[in-house]
Amino acid sequence: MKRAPAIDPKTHALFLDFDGTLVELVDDPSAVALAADRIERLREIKERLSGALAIVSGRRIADLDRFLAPLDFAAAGVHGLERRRRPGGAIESLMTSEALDPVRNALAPTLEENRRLALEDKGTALVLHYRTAPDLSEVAKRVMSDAAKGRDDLVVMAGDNIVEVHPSGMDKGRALEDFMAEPPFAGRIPVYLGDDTTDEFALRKVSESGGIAIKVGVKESIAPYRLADVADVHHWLDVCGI
Ligand SMILES: O=P(O)(O)OC[C@H]1O[C@H](O[C@H]2O[C@H](CO)[C@@H](O)[C@H](O)[C@H]2O)[C@H](O)[C@@H](O)[C@@H]1O
Repeated sequence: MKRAPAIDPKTHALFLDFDGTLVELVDDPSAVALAADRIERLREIKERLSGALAIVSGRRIADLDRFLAPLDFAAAGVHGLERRRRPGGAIESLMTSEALDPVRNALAPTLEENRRLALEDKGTALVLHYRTAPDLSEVAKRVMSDAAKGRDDLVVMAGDNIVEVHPSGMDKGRALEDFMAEPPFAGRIPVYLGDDTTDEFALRKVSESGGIAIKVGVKESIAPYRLADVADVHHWLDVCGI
């Protein structure tokens, strides 16, 4: 596995996952934070790339905006179910939240019985968190899979100490392809950094298209390049050539 190389502000586009890549993983999803100088560095990188910087996350774009304020950036939220095509653009949502009402109802009794499982309702996606209750991981996975049974329009995905359900048809790889079809990304070479299983969709697309796929952490990956952890990502952002 090779260390992430330097990149070129004139020819590359940069795609960054959020949790586990830009910010450390913590027990409470609302408690993540990025220092002001790091946000300023992202702004500088975005300017040098003529806007070709996007955050590609399982989070809602509104949440990313809160954590990264005052940065103005292109983004894919909820694995691409939300998208802001360019900095300053409108947020487009591919789905409404009502499709998940039967799943919300089906999860309710298990949440009542297991108070250590936490539900994150992202509107177009539902997440069960078990980071602080690892003994309930199988309960979380089973109840989510049962709640979505028979629903071909939904997909259940595992993440880092979470299990998530959302409408099918979108993932981070497709979100990346959509970005690469339009300015300011089109014609550039994609560079993607991500730590989780859900990032593998994008890391694969980037590798296949001749871009630079960089895995953060030690988990198995198809990416040929590595950075050790969140601190290493920020060090690389400082020395990446931009
Ligand atoms: O695609 P990402 O930007 O990596 O977002 C993936 C999920 O991130 C959040 O959950 C993860 O971070 C939490 C805070 O550190 C942590 O408690 C949890 O265990 C992690 O899985 C977020 O809450 C999810 O909605 C995102 O899908």
